[in-house]
Amino acid sequence: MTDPDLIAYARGQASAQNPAPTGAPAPLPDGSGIAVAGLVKQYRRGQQTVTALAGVDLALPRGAQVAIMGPSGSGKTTLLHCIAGILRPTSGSIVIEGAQIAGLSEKALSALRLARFGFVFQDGQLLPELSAAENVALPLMLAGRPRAEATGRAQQVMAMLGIVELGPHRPGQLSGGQAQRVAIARALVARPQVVFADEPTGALDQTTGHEVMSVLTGACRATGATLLLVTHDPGVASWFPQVIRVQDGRVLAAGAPVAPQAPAPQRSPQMTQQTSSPSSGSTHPRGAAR
Ligand SMILES: Nc1ncnc2c1ncn2[C@@H]1O[C@H](COP(=O)(O)OP(=O)(O)OP(=O)(O)O)[C@@H](O)[C@H]1O
Repeated sequence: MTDPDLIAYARGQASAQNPAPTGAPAPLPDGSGIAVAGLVKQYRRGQQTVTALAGVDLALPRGAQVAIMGPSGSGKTTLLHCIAGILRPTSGSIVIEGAQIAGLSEKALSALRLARFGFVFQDGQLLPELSAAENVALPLMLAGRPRAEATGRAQQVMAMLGIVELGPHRPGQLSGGQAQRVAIARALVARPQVVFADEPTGALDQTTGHEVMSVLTGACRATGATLLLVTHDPGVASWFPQVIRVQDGRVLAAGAPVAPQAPAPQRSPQMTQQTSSPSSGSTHPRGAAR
């Protein structure tokens, strides 16, 4: 596959595709962090209008690590995709690190996603024709960076995550957990301000999912990237100091730490006390390996 083919293929892959007070900490006064106001997203389904987001307000400081939870169909993925610029909101404002996302052209959104956001999905979505190292380098190559710089940076991130030896392998030769580590490296390669993850451990067994969460949260903490993650799994949410609960397109509660007395496994993780070695990942907030 030639570079232009690769880029066209990757772009095709990428495009295939009231507000209650939240109590969340406000973004910093300099405009850093994420600020969402009055976010509404409606879909057309035949003659019907489906309101997936009915007015969401959120304020998250830079470097926050937040899990988005809620029942099936409540609007979690729609919220994540709107903030990530994958979906266009019907109305409302989304400001990320000072940039208003909502009104940008497709071209500008695409450039923003490549340069400032990282993505980790349930199945990794690695390109099967490319090696693991080429997959990691891809966002930088799509952004027009020289090949040597892209591959050098890919090596650097893979070394940070302890997966250099996976570099020559194709995705089909990797285990699910290895593939997700490669996907995490790809998400981090462009030094993103925000990493978006949608059920990144959904296809993994519990032990592997634990390892992947350790790597993901540790690496984002080490690089200072804000991490927004959608999950149904309370065990995954227990890695996060903040949980946003979505129901019927509204945020019920956001930004506040999960109450320490809440039943396991959603107890308050003391993230500030964790180690954050990105290669070994971070230790689980509740200590014991699970
Ligand atoms: N492309 C679409 N066209 C029409 N309706 C949609 C579309 N995508 C989502 N919806 C609807 O919007 C609502 C929210 O969907 P969304 O996928 O955001 O929920 P979710 O909480 O992520 O669900 P799940 O946990 O099952 O993935 C649902 O009613 C869903 O049916």
